[in-house]
Amino acid sequence: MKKNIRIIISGGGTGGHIFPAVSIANAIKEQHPEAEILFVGAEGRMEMQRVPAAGYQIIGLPVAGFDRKHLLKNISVLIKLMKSQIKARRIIKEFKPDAAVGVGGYASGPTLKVAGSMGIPTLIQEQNSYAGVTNKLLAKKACKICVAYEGMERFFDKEKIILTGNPVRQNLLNQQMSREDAIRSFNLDPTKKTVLIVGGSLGARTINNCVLNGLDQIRQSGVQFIWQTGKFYINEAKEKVGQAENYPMLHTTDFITDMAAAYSAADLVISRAGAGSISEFCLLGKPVILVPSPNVAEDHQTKNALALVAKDAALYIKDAEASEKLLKTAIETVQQPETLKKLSTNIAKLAFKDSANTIAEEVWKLALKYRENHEH
Ligand SMILES: CC(=O)N[C@H]1[C@@H](OP(=O)(O)OP(=O)(O)OC[C@H]2O[C@@H](n3ccc(=O)[nH]c3=O)[C@H](O)[C@@H]2O)O[C@H](CO)[C@@H](O)[C@@H]1O
Repeated sequence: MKKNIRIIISGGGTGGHIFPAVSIANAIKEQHPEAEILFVGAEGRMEMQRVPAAGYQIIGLPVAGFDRKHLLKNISVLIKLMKSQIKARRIIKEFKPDAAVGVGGYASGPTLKVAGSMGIPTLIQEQNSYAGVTNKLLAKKACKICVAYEGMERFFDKEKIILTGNPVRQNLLNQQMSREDAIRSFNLDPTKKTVLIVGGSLGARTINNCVLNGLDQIRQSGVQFIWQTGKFYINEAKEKVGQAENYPMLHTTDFITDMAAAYSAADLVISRAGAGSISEFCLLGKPVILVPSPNVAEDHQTKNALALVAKDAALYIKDAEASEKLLKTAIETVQQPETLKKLSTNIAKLAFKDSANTIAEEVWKLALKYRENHEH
């Protein structure tokens, strides 16, 4: 009997890598329900929780990132990398994938390297306008490289590049809940203007400090807020905000599982400029104030943000100026319907539709070709 096609998807570390991976898996399953998919992540990282929650099996590698400040610590990182390669080889031998997909993040390094060396076709997906280190290393062996920005030939072989945009979780696009119901699901008032504050999948200190230092401003604004702090900042936030009754206009949480509801509720979003978040704002036409993180490789979030600002599709506040300007700008903007409409129309024009399906089709082509040439 012929065995089903099997695909490994590897990577993670942050939501920006995990959610595109889940969305590619969903698209493969939708197109080919018989496909078997296995995720390979990094032990202890966010994917070990989020991927099973999305309904997929995941195996963790003992991989860690290089410490650029304390070089001696990297000896243990190297040992972990070797162990991860051995484990990845075992996983691949047992699962026998027909193709492997890498979405960036620690685990995709050893997994795709081993897959490539065993002759299994690989596809990588680069979310940002600046290529990550892992993806640059994996690019040489990769068959296809799916990107979300133009000009990526400066990192990758032009022949391999496909401009697909970033895949977005399907449930965000098929959201049925009304704005009113969505706002009620956060225990807020549907008659009030609502601002969603997100700091990427892990939260953002600068944005959180703006909220903590602006609690009086928030109380007096007449506007309400859904605030995602990230898991590292939630205790401090809860302590300062106290009981929910103290600030009925502020819904505070460490992580929002139902982002579809959060986007439906929001008249305006305040956010870091991670590539995945930006793709969501484009697809949903969300007016947004971007505060790029200055702590990422090559300042790529500023580049992500400026690409939108150049098209009048987002407002932009520098991290260093956020404490002074952010809340004031948000409270003013959310009460200006014309500005919101203009931002929404302009950002929607930048959306890439169908990214996950396009990538899934490419993965499938690679897998079928491999299967034709190899009987398991
Ligand atoms: C600090 C850091 O290294 N950030 C990088 C990371 O961002 P990060 O992991 O923050 O990723 P993105 O902004 O790209 O995406 C965040 C994702 O998390 C989801 N979400 C967010 C908050 C929440 O409470 N619930 C939830 O589900 C969003 O809907 C989105 O799908 O990967 C991105 C994509 O490679 C990069 O562009 C970012 O620079």
